[in-house]
This record gives sequence, structure tokens and C-alpha cells, in this order.
Amino acid sequence: MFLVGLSGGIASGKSTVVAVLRELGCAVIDADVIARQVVQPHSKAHQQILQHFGPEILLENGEINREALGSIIFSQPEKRRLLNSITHPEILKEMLKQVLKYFVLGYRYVILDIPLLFETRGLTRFMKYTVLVYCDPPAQLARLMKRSGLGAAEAEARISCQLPLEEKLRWATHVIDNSGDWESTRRQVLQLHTRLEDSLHFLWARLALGTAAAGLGGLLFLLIRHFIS
Ligand SMILES: CC(C)(COP(=O)(O)OP(=O)(O)OC[C@H]1O[C@@H](n2cnc3c(N)ncnc32)[C@H](O)[C@@H]1O)[C@@H](O)C(=O)NCCC(=O)NCCS
Ligand SMILES: Nc1ncnc2c1ncn2[C@@H]1O[C@H](COP(=O)(O)OP(=O)(O)OP(=O)(O)O)[C@@H](O)[C@H]1O
Repeated sequence: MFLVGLSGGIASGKSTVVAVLRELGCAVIDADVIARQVVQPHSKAHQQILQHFGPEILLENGEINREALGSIIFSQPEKRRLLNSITHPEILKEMLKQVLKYFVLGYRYVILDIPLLFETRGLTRFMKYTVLVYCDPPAQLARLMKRSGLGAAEAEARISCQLPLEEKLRWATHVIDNSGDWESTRRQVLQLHTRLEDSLHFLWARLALGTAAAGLGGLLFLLIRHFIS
């Protein structure tokens, strides 16, 4: 089994790409979804957030007020680091559990959608491939403002909390350019899927070749021993 890391920038189109991959039957683990699960009331992360950010960070029903927490952490780097240090270990643990689940279910590869994959460089070494969902900066800004109802200044501030997409381009093994229309993105995702499936066949072919070579070597060894003795 191998892991594929999928990342991008805020509003660059990761969920859009993941929706197509899921449609094609791929196993995908979404770190943003897990980030929401691990801060549910009574969880360890929820208690720590309450302790460090105060009761004003909660909604009336006891859940985290994500909008309020977002306003704080996207404008204060030290608070962002604090939130990351609370949530990231919990997110990683849950991701690992889900990888094991997919392994047991027999999936040959799992796609991990991790927004901060390239910022957390240590993680990339566990990935056979890394896919960057790229989007040109003006389109990214416009889509973020529209999707999240933010003004230009606030949207730019959120984008600058992450490594620039241009830099992430240097690290990715595969790139999907989502600057254009949905159809163009869909075509690229289909190509990526074909490549992942092909690489699976390649792995099987290598395994079969390796087994055959070992068998032949053994036979040769027995023959030589037979003629020498
Ligand atoms: C700040 C929070 C409450 C905002 O919640 P909200 O529902 O508005 O946004 P959502 O979770 O859908 O995130 C949207 C995008 O914001 C960006 N983002 C989220 N957290 C961070 C962060 N700590 N640093 C930089 N970018 C981030 C990512 O691109 C993400 O895809 C939430 O994002 C959060 O708890 N973040 C900390 C956990 C984290 O790092 N999540 C990212 C996945 S590892
Ligand atoms: N090719 C496209 N053309 C037009 N709009 C798009 C395109 N791709 C995505 N969008 C829109 O841009 C917004 C961001 O896309 P999406 O949610 O897929 O990004 P994301 O990377 O998952 O975002 P985040 O990390 O912030 O959650 C959404 O409102 C989506 O509908």
C-alpha cells in the first residue's frame, strides 16, 4: 500500500479535486474534516482550546466558534502556532487510524488531503507521491473572497498564513492546475487517476519480476550444486 499526499492553498480547489477522486472510487482522508471532529465538545483538544482561548471562543451549544477562532489565528501567528500544537497531534492520530482502516479494507493506495502538507515538511517523506492543487493567485483570492465572504485584505492575510503556491510547486511530484474551468480540472484529475492506477500495476509487475528472478536464481544455484558435487 502507498500514500498519496494532496495539498494546495486555502481555496485553491482541493475539495473540488477530491470530489472527483472519490467519484472514481479512491479512498480519501480529509484533514479538514478530521480537524472538525477532534475539537468536538468533551474531546482533549476542545478542553485545551477552552483553556487557552477562553470561554468566549465557544458557541452557546458548547461547540467551538470556528469563525471567531479563525479571525484570531489567521491574524496572530503565535495563536496559530498554539492552535496547531493542540490540534495537529490529534489530527495525525486520527489520520493514521483511518489509513489502517483502508489498509484492512484492501485499498492499494490512500489519498491524504492535508492543507498544510508542505508546511509540515516531515510528513512528505511518508508519501510516494505529492499532488499540488494549484490555482493562480488572482483566481485564488477571488474564490476565497467569494466562498468565505471575506474582504480583500482579510483574504490576503489568510493566504499569507501559508507557503506561497509558487513555492509548493517546487516540492510536488504532480500538479493539477485549477486556475481554469471545472472541465479542465476534471480532465487533469482523470489523468492523475490513470497514473496512480498504472503505478499500481507497475508495482505488481516489479513484485512478480522480483519473485521470478529469485526463483530462477534458486534453480540455478541447485543446478550448479548438483553438477559440482
Ligand atoms: C481556524 C479554524 C477554526 C477555521 O475553521 P473554518 O471552518 O473557518 O475553516 P476550515 O477548517 O474549513 O479551513 C479552511 C482552510 O483554512 C486553512 N487553514 C486552516 N487551519 C490553518 C492553519 N492552522 N494554518 C494555515 N492555514 C490553515 C486551510 O487551507 C484549510 O483548508 C480551523 O481551520 C482550525 O481548527 N484550524 C486548525 C487545524 C488545522 O491546522 N487545520 C488544517 C488541516 S491540518
Ligand atoms: N475551477 C473552478 N472554477 C471556479 N470556481 C472554482 C473552481 N474550483 C473551485 N472553485 C470554487 O472555489 C472555492 C474553493 O474551492 P475548494 O473548496 O475546492 O477549495 P479548497 O482548496 O478545498 O479550500 P479550503 O482549503 O479553503 O477548504 C469553492 O467555492 C469552489 O466552488
